[in-house]
Amino acid sequence: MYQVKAIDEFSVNEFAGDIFQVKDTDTPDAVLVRSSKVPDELITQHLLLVARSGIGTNTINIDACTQNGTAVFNTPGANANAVKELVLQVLFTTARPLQAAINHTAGLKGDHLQQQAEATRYQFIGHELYGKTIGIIGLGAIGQRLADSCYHLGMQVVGYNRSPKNLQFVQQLETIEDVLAAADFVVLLLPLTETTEGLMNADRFKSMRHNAVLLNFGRGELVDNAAVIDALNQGQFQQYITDFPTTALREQGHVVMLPHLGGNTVEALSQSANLTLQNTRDFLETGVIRASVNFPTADLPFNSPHRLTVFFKSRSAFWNDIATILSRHHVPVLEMISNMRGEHGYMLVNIDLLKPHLTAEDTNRLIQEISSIDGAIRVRILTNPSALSTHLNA
Ligand SMILES: NC(=O)C1=CN([C@@H]2O[C@H](COP(=O)(O)OP(=O)(O)OC[C@H]3O[C@@H](n4cnc5c(N)ncnc54)[C@H](O)[C@@H]3O)[C@@H](O)[C@H]2O)C=CC1
Ligand SMILES: O=C(O)C(=O)COP(=O)(O)O
Repeated sequence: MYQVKAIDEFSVNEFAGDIFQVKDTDTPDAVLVRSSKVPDELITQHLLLVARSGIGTNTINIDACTQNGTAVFNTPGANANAVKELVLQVLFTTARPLQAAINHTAGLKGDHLQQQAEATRYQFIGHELYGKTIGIIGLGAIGQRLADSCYHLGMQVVGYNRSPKNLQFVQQLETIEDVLAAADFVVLLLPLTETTEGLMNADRFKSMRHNAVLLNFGRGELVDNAAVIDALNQGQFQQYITDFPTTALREQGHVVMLPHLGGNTVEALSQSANLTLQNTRDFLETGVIRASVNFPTADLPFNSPHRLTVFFKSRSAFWNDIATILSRHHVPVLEMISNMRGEHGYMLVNIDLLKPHLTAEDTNRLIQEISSIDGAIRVRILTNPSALSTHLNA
């Protein structure tokens, strides 16, 4: 039974069945996590996978995982609608001072509330989003959904993505500066990477419109916080709204902070958690990879009694070396698939260890031999969990 460590809260017991149990161990086979940091110490030879419930993987040492042969998963799109709706909510409340108006109305005293309210409502005149320009930086799952919604609200939608996309409702501009110069609202929806860290800096703030509002739902580190405070103090733009609070930003004028709320809906949390558990279960049981951050995709029906899985650093004749070892042990190869991602590869090989009747000891020797091939990083042999295997074994 696999040992799974849940760094953040997950309710997994029902789903886990008999293949894994949640345990607070220092040497887990799998780690489940939301936004918390995955300590490097957990990346041991035991660690087969890290499953991120959510999108951002900046708190996981992906390079160390890859070198260790640890697959990293996230849940693309699972919380995109939740973030989109929150950005829309913030846009609406930015345009019209709803909370202040509600508080004011609740505080009115005496009779004739409607007359009192109407006599004072001039304090809460807002703006309309219709006709305003929104600039979306990062046109992925969230950015695209937001673009569609804003277009249908009658906004002008401009955007920027590292690699331009084929999108109907966004005018994609050449540079980030072009977006900043055009937009009343600038929304950051980028991952945190070496390239995007500090992307919004003093120079870029100079390109923004004086009345503009910057909304950051990507990651706090996309924005240089010292520069944002200076820029707001100098009136270079109007307001900074961020989902990533920091002490430096607290009590600064024109800054609104949310407690990392983007994906925090019942629906998004449950979709993300389900996908995380599905990825975990599938990989542990069958070795398949449908969407990983660092492994290539590899899916193959598990219709053999056993399966060899190998994650490796690519080199010529790698498969020949494996085939030679399997043949020496008289293990028949029934079907296989191998895919590449950058300089790494991953293969699923359906085999039958019953035909040569390998003992557990033989199987371990087989794993060791394949593991010692130049380039091999992680080798596993799985037993088919399905009824078909029982049938095949009979
Ligand atoms: N506030 C919150 O609770 C949440 C925040 N997020 C953040 O939002 C980010 C985006 O989420 P999704 O849209 O679901 O991810 P996604 O992976 O679908 O989209 C990211 C987009 O950014 C683009 N991109 C990457 N680097 C870029 C660069 N240097 N310049 C321009 N474009 C670049 C990619 O090409 C892609 O289109 C996540 O990585 C995460 O950091 C995601 C979900 C919830
Ligand atoms: O999916 C993401 O990248 C998010 O930022 C959401 O993170 P969370 O799982 O809400 O801590």
